[in-house]
Order: sequence, then structure tokens, then C-alpha cells
Amino acid sequence: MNRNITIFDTTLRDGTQGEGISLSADDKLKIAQKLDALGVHYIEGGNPGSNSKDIEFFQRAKSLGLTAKLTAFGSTRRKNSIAEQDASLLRIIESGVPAATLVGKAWDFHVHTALQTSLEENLAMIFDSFAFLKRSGMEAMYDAEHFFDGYKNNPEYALAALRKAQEGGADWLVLCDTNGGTMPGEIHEIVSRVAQELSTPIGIHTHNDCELAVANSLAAIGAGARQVQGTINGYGERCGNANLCSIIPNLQLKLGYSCLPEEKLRALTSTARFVSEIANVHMPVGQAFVGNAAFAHKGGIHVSAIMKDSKTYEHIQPELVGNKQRILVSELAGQSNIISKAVEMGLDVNANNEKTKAIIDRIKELEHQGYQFEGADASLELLLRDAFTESVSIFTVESFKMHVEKSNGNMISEAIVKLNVGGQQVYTAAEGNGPVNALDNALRKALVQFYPQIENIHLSDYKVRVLSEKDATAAKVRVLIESTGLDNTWSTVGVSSNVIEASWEALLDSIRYALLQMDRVEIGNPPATERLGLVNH
Ligand SMILES: CC(=O)SCCNC(=O)CCNC(=O)[C@H](O)C(C)(C)COP(=O)(O)OP(=O)(O)OC[C@H]1O[C@@H](n2cnc3c(N)ncnc32)[C@H](O)[C@@H]1OP(=O)(O)O
Ligand SMILES: CC(=O)C(=O)O
Repeated sequence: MNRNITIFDTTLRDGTQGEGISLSADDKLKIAQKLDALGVHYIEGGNPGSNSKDIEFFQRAKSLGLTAKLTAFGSTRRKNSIAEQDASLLRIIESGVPAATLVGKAWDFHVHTALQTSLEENLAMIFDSFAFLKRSGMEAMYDAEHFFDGYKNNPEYALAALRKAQEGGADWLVLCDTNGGTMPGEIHEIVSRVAQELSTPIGIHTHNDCELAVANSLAAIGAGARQVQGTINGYGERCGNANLCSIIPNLQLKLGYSCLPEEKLRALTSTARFVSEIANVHMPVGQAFVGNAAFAHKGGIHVSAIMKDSKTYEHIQPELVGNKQRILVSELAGQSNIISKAVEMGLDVNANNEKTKAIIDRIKELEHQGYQFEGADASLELLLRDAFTESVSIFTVESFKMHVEKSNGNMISEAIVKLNVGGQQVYTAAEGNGPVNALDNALRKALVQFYPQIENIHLSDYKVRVLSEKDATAAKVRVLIESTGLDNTWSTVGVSSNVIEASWEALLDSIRYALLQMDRVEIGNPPATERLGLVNH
């Protein structure tokens, strides 16, 4: 039996039908290149009959030299018209791509209600449109819209629609679960019947309205479909399309089908993250296979076993899909979490070390106070280095002052910091577009003469969360700061009942971590406020 599966990516077409997703022509070109590098077989670039951005995309994509086949999307000709004059079909041919996908009705209810035409006219629309594209020398796929709903309502008509596309010369019959309401058992049964009735290869296109798009795609492949359509991260209309980032590894690593060359499968995680960045859609950390937490271990019992053999809590090796194992440190940690993290940092730590037990207790206590270290790797590293290495204090903070004023309608924030850097007292003031920005500017200004690379670091994210009584011992705020520079990104945390103090704490950790990265000096080791170098404030 042929176990090669054709991967058809529609991130650039159906993916952009997802709420909140809008891609420029430049974005689309970048994503197309990434998809090509991943090794997908077809890239549906858009709908040239819909808008000029998609026309521009197809025009510019010609020079990309893609290995994947670019595909343009459109619908069957309009009712009571002729294919040769249909604007949507003409735009597809003009786009110059080798392949086209035409959506056409397969549900009698839709023909009557949405198209408001006769069942015969819809069949003629399908036949004429494919015959025209084939005469124009294109490869052509039939996206049989609402095929499963149509089949359940009127199987003979749904099959007749497929036969018309086949007679017109369609190269693939792609069965669509457009409303996403079909169950995996039904998909298997219906695809099996289609595979018996028609000779043209079958594809599957599912939507995720019942959270079953991946399961339904796998069911269709099991019943004989050989092309699977989907999007990166499952973006798409309403609840989304079938997620190729789950379908591909499930087919290839679990079910023994061949979708992508093994080495290309390793690009899956970076592709998913790249597309999420360009689409500006946050990726769920727990996204299967490619999420940041897909192989992250938090519970002490899990980590203890993972260190003996990662198969104990991992269903595949994360590297197969380009992801990696992560060990999280939190109040649920045991000594295995701490040891594994410390070893990752190159620290010499063993299980029976008194310091290990002390630092676990300290982390649990800090988490109880509202700190959260799994999202603040750099603060955690400082804590562990403080605990396990000889330390040298780089600077101490003698005081800081904030001044916020509204003058002539303008808000002004000014910060003054007094530091002691290697015995030398430094006193600086700086303004900022808010108190935290002013503090950050004043701190850098004080340190830049000693550590010029600090100029290259900036705050890339700032989050404040109010902790309720149930999260901590008293109402407080937790500030998480993400900093970028030195070819790296790191996160730090601060907690206080005062948002300025919590921000200051996270800022100091960020700067101390940066200095550590610069490999100039070791970071200081004081506990609590001293840990932050805050002598007085
Ligand atoms: C299941 C899917 O995801 S299908 C793809 C859905 N994606 C999109 O719709 C995004 C791109 N769409 C567009 O830019 C526009 O809708 C266009 C350019 C295609 C059409 O725009 P308009 O001509 O203004 O029509 P409008 O969007 O209001 O309505 C769709 C028309 O297409 C007709 N139509 C729908 N499906 C088909 C089909 N398979 N074959 C032929 N005609 C169809 C409808 O009957 C309706 O015609 P009517 O105006 O005579 O009632
Ligand atoms: C064609 C398509 O996107 C659908 O039927 O869902």
C-alpha cells in the first residue's frame, strides 16, 4: 500500500480566514519560504480573485524558486455564466501558478440556499470550471465543500459532484468537513465509500469546530485519503483548520506514513514558531509537539524519572520535531529539578548537597510569596548561582528615588539612582516614558561607563499581575520583565506590594544577569533584598 502522504498547506489562504490573522504580501512571501524549507508539497498562497495583495504575492513568489508547488484558490464559475469569462478562474490562470484549488458545492442544501440555483447547474459549474483549468494546462484540485454534511443528507448528489469534477479532469478530490461537525467514525466510513466509488486520488480538509480536525484527518488517511490539507498551528476560519504541526508528526512518527524527509521534520518547531511570530499570534505553550511546554517537566516525580530515562514521561524524542526537553523549577520541584537545572548551567551540584535542599526550600518559600520562576529563567539562574558559586558583588544600590509629575498636560517620570560600583559612588538621573522606563534608563546610565555593552540591551516585554490572597500570603503584584540583547532573551521576576519596587527588583535581576552573560564578573550572593543589591531604599 502507498504510504506517501501529500502535504498541502493552506496557512496563507484558509489560515488567514482566522479571526485576528492578517498577513501582508511580504509576510506571505516569508512564510512561503519557510514552508518550502519544511518540505510541504503544496503551498496555497491565496485567492487572486479576492484581492490585489494576493495577486501581488503570486507575482512576487515567482522569483522565490520554491520547490513546493504554489497553488491559487478560487471557486467554481458563477451560476448561469461561462467558465472562460469567469473573473475568479481568469485571475487564477493569470497568476501563473502550476496548480489551482477550486471550492465547489457538494451539499444539495447549500446549492439551493447559498447559491440559489438548481442541482444540475451546480454540477455544470463544477464540470465547466475544471475542464477550463485543465485546458489551460493547470493541475486542478476540487475542494468539495461540505462534502460530509452533503453526503449525510444526499449521498448520491455528493458523489455526483465528485464525479463531475473527475470528468472535468480534477487531479485530486478533496473532501471538506467545512463546518467541522463530523465525527471521526463517520469520516472513516464516508472516505472508505468514496475510495471505492472513484478513481481520482482523495484528499481531506477538516475544520476544528469539535476539536477533532486532527483526529478526522488521521481517520481519512486511514480510510484511503492520500493528501492532507491544513495550516501551521491550526489557524483558520472560526475554530481553525486541521493543525499540520500535529498531523504530520502523528502520521509520520506514530502511524508509519511518510510526509516529510526525516531531517525536515526537525524544522517543524521552528516553522510553527516563525509563523506565530509573523502572524503575531501567541502560541499556546502546551501546543502538542511544537509548544514550549510540549516537553517541559515540572513535577518532581516526573523530573526524577526523566533523569533516569526520558521515555518515562516523553512520548517521542523532542528533537525529532525540533523541540527540546525543558525542566521547570517551581514549588512542585524536587531536588531532581534543581540538579538538572544547575547542571544545565554548568554548576557542580550533587543530590546530597545540603545547599540543594536549602535552595529548594528557598524557591518554595519565594513561590509561596508570589514569585514564579518557571517564567523567569534568569532570576532562577541568579538564585542558583548565588547558592552554588563563590560570589563577588558587582554593584550595590544605595538608594533610588522616583518623581512623577504632570506639567502642561505632559506626564514626566524621572528616576534618580545612587549606586556603589566597586567602591565608587555613582549618582545618576534619567527621564522615561513611565516610572519603570525612567528607572531602567537611570540604572543603565549609571552602569554604562563600566559596562558599555549595557547599551545593547533593551526591555522587550513587561507584564504585571496582581496576586490575590489565594496566590500569595498577601495582596501583591508580580512583575515579569523580558530583556533582549547579547544574542539572547531572558526573563526576570520581582514581587512586592508596590509595583515600582517589584519592577525595580526584576530590573536589577535583568541587569545582573546581563552582566553575568558578559562574562565579566560573578554575580553577588545576598539573600532577599540583599540578593538584589538593595542595601537601603
Ligand atoms: C469554505 C471556504 O472557506 S470558501 C472560501 C471562503 N473565502 C472567502 O470568501 C475569502 C475571499 N472572498 C472574497 O474576496 C469575496 O467573497 C469574493 C471576491 C470571492 C466574492 O465577492 P462578491 O462577488 O462580493 O460576493 P459575496 O462574497 O458577497 O458572495 C459570494 C458569492 O459567491 C457565490 N458562490 C459561493 N460559492 C460559490 C461557488 N462554489 N461557486 C460559484 N459561486 C459561489 C455566492 O452564491 C455569492 O453569489 P451571489 O452574490 O450571487 O449571492
Ligand atoms: C474549501 C474550504 O476551505 C472548506 O470547505 O473548508
